[in-house]
Amino acid sequence: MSHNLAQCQILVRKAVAAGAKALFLPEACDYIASSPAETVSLARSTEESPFVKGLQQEASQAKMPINVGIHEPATGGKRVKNTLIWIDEGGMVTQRYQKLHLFDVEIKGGPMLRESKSVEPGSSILPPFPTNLGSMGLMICFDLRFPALSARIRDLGAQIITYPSAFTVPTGKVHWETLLRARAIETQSYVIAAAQVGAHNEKRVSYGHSMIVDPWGKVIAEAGGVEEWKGEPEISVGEVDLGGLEKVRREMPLHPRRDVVDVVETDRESERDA
Ligand SMILES: O=C(O)CNC(=O)[C@H](CS)NC(=O)CCC(=O)C(=O)O
Repeated sequence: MSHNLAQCQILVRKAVAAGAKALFLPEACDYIASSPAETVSLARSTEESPFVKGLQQEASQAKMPINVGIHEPATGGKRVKNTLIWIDEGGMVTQRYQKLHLFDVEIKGGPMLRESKSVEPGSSILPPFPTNLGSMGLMICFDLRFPALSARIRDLGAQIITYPSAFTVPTGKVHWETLLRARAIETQSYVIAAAQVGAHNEKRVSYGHSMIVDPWGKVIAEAGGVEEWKGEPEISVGEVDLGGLEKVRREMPLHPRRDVVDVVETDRESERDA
């Protein structure tokens, strides 16, 4: 955890040097363990986490909000919460979102992961909240695959949606950019997705390619991927232009129909009878 804090502190330095207004760090920045038991044993509450405390100090010194994915103990002590916290420019933890969708997959020759063994899923969307960049909606990693969620958070007023991640390499190669751009295009929002990159342990490697996508679906910033990663933490910088966002929303209004009947059973029956 102290190594991970040091890596994040390098990113804070780079963000400050770049004149960034906020810093978005990936999912699970405090640690990625090699077993469910280790995941649970390393979890600390934010009050007792040297990792979180360190970043709170950085945020208040730099007067720059930091968004970071961490683990927190779940009640009962048998599992953790995969959470995303917002540390404001005063160093206070002001928002917290608990990952709703857990990554339980068994792909032959690909990732075999059972996140639910060690993680307790959240049960609610965090309503978007105002920040110095705009109205912020927090989501995490695998949540990216559920467009109903991003549609809902957009509906609740989000202008920016975050997907801090630790994507696997095989799924990242084919799905990552497409999913991020789709969520940005559908919601006409900025998508900010900070991603872990490189090897965590002998079992896990992450895809990388942190991205910022604008509300038109253009990738406006991208960091390196696992292919070229040399071990140096990297930031990528992009500008949030809310005027541009409003223009996209005004020029192509997307009003979901709310009056549509889901399935008309009677029609099906009449088809069958015909
Ligand atoms: O394990 C931890 O401590 C932190 N959590 C993660 O890295 C999570 C669960 S294993 N990773 C993902 O959700 C990847 C999703 C993905 O790769 C996809 O949707 O294709």
